[in-house]
Amino acid sequence: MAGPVHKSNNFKEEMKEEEEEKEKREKDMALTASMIHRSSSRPQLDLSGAAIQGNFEDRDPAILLPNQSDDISHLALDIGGSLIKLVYFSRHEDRLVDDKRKKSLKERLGVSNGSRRSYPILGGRLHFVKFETRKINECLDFIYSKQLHRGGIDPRGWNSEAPANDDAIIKATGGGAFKFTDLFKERLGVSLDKEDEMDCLVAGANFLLKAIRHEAFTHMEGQKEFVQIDNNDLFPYLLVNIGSGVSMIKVDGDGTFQRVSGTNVGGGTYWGLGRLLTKCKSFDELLELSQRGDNKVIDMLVGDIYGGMDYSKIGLSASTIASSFGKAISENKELEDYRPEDISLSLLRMISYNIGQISYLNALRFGLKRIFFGGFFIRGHAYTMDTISFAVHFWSKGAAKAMFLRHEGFLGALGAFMSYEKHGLDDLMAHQLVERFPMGAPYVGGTIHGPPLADLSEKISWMEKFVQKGTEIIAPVPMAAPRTTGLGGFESPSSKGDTLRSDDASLNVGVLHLVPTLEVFPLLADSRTYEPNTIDLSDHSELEYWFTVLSEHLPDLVDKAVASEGGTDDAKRRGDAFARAFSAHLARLMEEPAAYGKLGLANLLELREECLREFQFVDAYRSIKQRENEASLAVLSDLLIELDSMSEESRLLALIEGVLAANIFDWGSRACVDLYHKGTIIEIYRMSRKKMQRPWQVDDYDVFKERMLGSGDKKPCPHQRALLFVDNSGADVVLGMLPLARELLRRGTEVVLVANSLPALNDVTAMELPEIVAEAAKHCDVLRKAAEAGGLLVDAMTNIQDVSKENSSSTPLMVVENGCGSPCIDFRQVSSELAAAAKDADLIILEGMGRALHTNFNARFKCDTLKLAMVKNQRLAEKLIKGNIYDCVCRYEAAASG
Ligand SMILES: Nc1ncnc2c1ncn2[C@@H]1O[C@H](COP(=O)(O)OP(=O)(O)O)[C@@H](O)[C@H]1O
Ligand SMILES: CC(C)(COP(=O)(O)O)[C@@H](O)C(=O)NCCC(=O)O
Ligand SMILES: [Mn+2]
Repeated sequence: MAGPVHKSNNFKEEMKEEEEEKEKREKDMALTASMIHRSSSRPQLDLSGAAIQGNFEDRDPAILLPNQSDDISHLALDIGGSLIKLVYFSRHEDRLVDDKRKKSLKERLGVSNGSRRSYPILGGRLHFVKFETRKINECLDFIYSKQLHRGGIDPRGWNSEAPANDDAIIKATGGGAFKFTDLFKERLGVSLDKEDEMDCLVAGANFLLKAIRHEAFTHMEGQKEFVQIDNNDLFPYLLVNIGSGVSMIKVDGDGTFQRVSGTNVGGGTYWGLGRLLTKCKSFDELLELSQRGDNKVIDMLVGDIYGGMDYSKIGLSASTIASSFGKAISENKELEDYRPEDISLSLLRMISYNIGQISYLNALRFGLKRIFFGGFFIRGHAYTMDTISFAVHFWSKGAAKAMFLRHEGFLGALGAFMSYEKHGLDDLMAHQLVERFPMGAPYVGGTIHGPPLADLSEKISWMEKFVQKGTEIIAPVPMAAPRTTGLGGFESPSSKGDTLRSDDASLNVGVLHLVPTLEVFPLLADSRTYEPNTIDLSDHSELEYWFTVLSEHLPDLVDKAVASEGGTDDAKRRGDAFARAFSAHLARLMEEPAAYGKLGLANLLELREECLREFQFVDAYRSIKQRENEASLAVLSDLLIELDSMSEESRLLALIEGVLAANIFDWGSRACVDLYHKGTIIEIYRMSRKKMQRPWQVDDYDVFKERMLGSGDKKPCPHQRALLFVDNSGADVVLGMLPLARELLRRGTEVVLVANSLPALNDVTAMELPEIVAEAAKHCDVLRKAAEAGGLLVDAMTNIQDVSKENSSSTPLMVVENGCGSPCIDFRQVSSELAAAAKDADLIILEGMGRALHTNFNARFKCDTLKLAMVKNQRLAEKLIKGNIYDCVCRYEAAASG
């Protein structure tokens, strides 16, 4: 384990003296880290019980959700002709650490908990699961094993901590709510409270379209494109739900709709007729057959009738289907003479096209331009969506647009769920929802059969059996560009793959984390047009490049993660499972980049951190961070003395150089990690400082300097409050950002250090910062007074209120968490304490590649903004700033006017 180690004697002595102290601290940190894990602003999946059962050799293994992870659950059902859909909410008790930093912050900043309503909304998770209706017993077993039926409506409302309710009532919609009333009473002792199916479909669709970013997408000729719907411009639209049968509903508003049409030729027709004609055992098998089919064998084409010619006068090409299944009349063939593959494709095309056409006619009837398609017939299947889109596009001559929904089949169940009163979900906003994709079929909205997984260990066993180690993607997988057929033609399917992805993986629906405390960062210049990601991953070569970078980083990351958990056999097993899981995600996304919604680099980097946490790696870089913090703190006073000997002008430059130079300590960059093998942290820091000559590749320093120091006799007034978004531990924060913070404090600017809520790589967290600041304060009066005034030196305080009064004259230094557990930041979803701190801020400093380049490089804010980063990746340097690795960015943008 080579890494930057400080070699001075002083440091060694201190190490010895503090050995015991350190051990204690390490234990404390481990403890608090695990507490953060439970109480984070973006809650994690609790893996306390995950298990498999059934035949391990099955392609779709029998798995159930863990049964003991939920404290309080609420369930709603949609029992349809073909499938039972479950939406359930699990709430996890807030196990908040008694965090003094938070308490003092609340007083200082007046942080609210996002309580815009009269009743508080609960944080928790929404899960999406389905079963086949003919296997209703499996569904009942599932509900029982998770005790979901015990959390129904309580007369005292949702927030009541009432004990399990024996007379629970569960909201249910769909015909099965009537048909199976007695069965639910008998088996679970619960009553089903019936909700109207159309009401539910509309409520579900409206909720999804308003609250979930990138819920809707178009799918044309194999290309999926997410559509951002403006909440104020949603209605009217046509909702087409393709379940067993098809409903067409004109939606004019919340609860305002009319079922205008429908067709009995729907999903049940495809599955039923398909089963009879092909002898398929499952819907997926039937769909998979279609992918290898050729419909020309069965369908009668225009060319068949016109002797191979187009009927161009009315715009029909020879390859257009004139009559579905029409060839079967003229030939002397029996059913056995046709390939099941061809039958399945003809049937799928016939039904999809027909639904598309009827939908268009209804849209035309009411002058509707947008048609949203839902229902499980669609099943995320590219060819089905392309066919429907083609029909709508063709008949409307491009005037109407077919759109699909990621939660396609769950509209009714979600609507039934929304019909519970006082759950507070109806006005949830996109920024309060975070979708996560934990590994394992039961977690991704899959079909479930079999009893529950018992614990993490069983989940790992399942992973070992079923999730191939992703070694094959260590080398980049070449991705074929999707084939197009040309619009007029559509002769052959453009989106047929060889195999259909397993049901669970293809659903593309994650667990929705409801985090009521998240807010949109109030200083975004325009939150509606804000796009966090800088690099567009829809460019295939970019996608391939970043996938390779992440794959290649994996072995080193696993080493660090395993070591951070003591290198035990258990840690190794978890490390291996993490590698499998993350590789599987990468492989899946490589195959279908939009599988989990719109994909940006920030999502990939966050997914990696989430995946580590899923396998209970709380903080993989813990010891590296500690070592680098200590090494840097040991030389801080020398640096401060050096800085204090300079003129104001040279000092400001030295400080900015210092931030850029120290940003070299990034364990997420391949090049930097190689570098660390070559020297100690201080040697690398010095080397980096020496090379820090202006002009930088992006260099707005002069404008920034003028704002800070003025020109000539003009002395500008200092900023009132600066938000410093810190990045890495060690030299980066201690020798880079803290000295800059100190300078601002000296000038009378309040400083808020904004750090991660959860660990990500070697980034410093909000939990860790107070201790680092306290250590730094030992070397510096300015920092000490400011930290005291900001309530940071909590250990020294007995009564926070007294201290804040006492220090009201000093300029405070504070620490707030950003609400993230990733090296990047999405300003649409930040912690409420950051949002509160932003209110009086007039300067933002974003530091590091993740926060200032991969995300937010192009973001504009309402206040002055300084973006500082060293580019530690050659390709990014070339692409973004036309420079080279280790070049620097100092981008300054004055407050966006208006
Ligand atoms: N695993 C599956 N088993 C059965 N049908 C499926 C499956 N996946 C998708 N389908 C399709 O979805 C249709 C049911 O869609 P859904 O929206 O659940 O409607 P319903 O409420 O009528 O059951 C089926 O008729 C079939 O076409
Ligand atoms: C993960 C990171 C964004 C962290 O950078 P930071 O924000 O610490 O400057 C960065 O290390 C990165 O983009 N790494 C991958 C590229 C590489 O290894 O070259
Ligand atoms: Mn970082």
